[in-house]
Amino acid sequence: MTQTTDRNILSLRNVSKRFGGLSVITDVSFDVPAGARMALIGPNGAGKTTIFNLISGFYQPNEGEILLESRAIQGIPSRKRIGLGVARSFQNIRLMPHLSVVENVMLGQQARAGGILDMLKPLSLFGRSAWHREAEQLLADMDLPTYPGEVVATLPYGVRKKIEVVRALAARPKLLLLDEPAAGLNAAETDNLTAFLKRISETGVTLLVVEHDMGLVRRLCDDAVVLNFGRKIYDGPTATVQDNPLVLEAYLGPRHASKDRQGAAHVA
Ligand SMILES: Nc1ncnc2c1ncn2[C@@H]1O[C@H](COP(=O)(O)OP(=O)(O)OP(=O)(O)O)[C@@H](O)[C@H]1O
Repeated sequence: MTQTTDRNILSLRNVSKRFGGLSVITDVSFDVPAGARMALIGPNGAGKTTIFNLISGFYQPNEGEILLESRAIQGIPSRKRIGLGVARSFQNIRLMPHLSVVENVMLGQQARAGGILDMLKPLSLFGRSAWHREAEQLLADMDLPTYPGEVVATLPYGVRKKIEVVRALAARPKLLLLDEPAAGLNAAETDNLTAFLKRISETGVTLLVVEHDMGLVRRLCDDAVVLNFGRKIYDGPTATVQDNPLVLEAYLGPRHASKDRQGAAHVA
């Protein structure tokens, strides 16, 4: 069994989750070292989003522990976990389409502010709150123009995906959970997003990424945890994940896994 150390920002210990009689996650343990870029992958329905929901507090585990920097957090409500340093972007963009880019990023600051009114209080002579200026700065740091006055709904999909990540960053997370960040992006947009996520990682934020695009996973993540039917079947370097027989079997089925090495490309 893997050991929890201070160097792990997140550890799952023997976590299980059931919905009624259905076991969706069974006895899953893994560690995410601080500063890592780790992938959480597996076929459809393997339990990846459920693990994200358990880490971010939308679901409570039936068994096991979730440790953030060695502290058990499984009883802590979701909104408080943001304050502890866990932020998340979603599979489907959840920006407010009729608000501006800056306003959307400011929504991500809420967990740190006293409330929405506190954030709207103008603190400078120019009538902009410190929160507003910070959101603009964060966008500038991430090379995203602020498009003054332009609402999010009018922007290209690839830009909106990035804005959603920046909104999660506005909570100043230590750990950022990214659920299929490349879904719906073309190859050029995916490359651009990969570079963008590397830059975020270089600022010290730990990334845990659910992603079906194995090109992105290989370029971004050093290590991967693989789930199948709610159980962990692999925990190791991304470079060797597609050589693992259990992973091949999970993606290709038992007959193909043994004889069809070509099939490894489908894991990709
Ligand atoms: N609230 C729920 N109630 C009942 N079953 C659920 C619930 N949430 C998830 N499940 C089931 O748990 C299993 C795992 O779902 P989950 O969404 O975590 O998989 P996933 O690996 O993220 O899949 P995908 O790659 O398709 O997004 C699925 O069989 C799903 O139907």
